[in-house]
Amino acid sequence: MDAILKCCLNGDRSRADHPAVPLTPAELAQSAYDAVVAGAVAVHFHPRDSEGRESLRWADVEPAVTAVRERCPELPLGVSTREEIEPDLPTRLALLGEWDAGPDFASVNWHEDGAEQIARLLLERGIGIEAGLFTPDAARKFLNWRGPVVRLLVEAIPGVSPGTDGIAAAQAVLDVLPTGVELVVHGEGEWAWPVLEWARRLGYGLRAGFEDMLTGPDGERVTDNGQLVGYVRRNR
Ligand SMILES: C[C@H](N)CC(=O)CC(=O)O
Repeated sequence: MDAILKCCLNGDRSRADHPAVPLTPAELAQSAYDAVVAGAVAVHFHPRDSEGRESLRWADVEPAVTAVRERCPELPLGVSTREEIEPDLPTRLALLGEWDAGPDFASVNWHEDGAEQIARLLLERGIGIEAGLFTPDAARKFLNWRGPVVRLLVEAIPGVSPGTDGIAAAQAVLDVLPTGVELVVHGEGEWAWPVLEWARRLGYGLRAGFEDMLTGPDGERVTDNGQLVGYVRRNR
């Protein structure tokens, strides 16, 4: 089986970062479609409220999930639950508890307080788990988890993941993990393309999109998420 290629459509980015960052349900649906045409087989995105802010409210998540599903009916789709969206854990749990017919999977960042509680709640609601592992400590903590996961995300995030470069940061997380689990390995910002190229050579699942990078591999301007996925696809 080919390693997965995902598109991370928007993350916490704004239009100030790039004018084509998709925010509304319609934009997310179009961007997901562009990514699929370019070769992505799954998407991850951060639903927004009417002001363009990241949101966990079902009233904001549902229209985004529905719009992407309608445009790309077979496409596995996931959303973020990161704690910066709603830092108060009880409130975050209450919001996630309202998710009904939710996304296929959601990312849970394992270094965040309450990660296991959030993962259990999502599983109860029929939503799969992508475990986001930014640090070796988070990976060690994850090894205590006994529940199912869709896949692990090894995420090299500058300023969060320890290491002088993205490859070293990702390798330090990989060193903690057992073999034989489905992995997507990716970086963010200046680490994104070096980590992707390295992960591609090693045969890991990959992810590209505006959440992780705003330009092509040589710093070239891009028009949309499809173009970012296309760079990865052509080099496989
Ligand atoms: C927002 C950051 N790009 C990483 C993050 O927090 C992962 C997620 O949940 O999507």
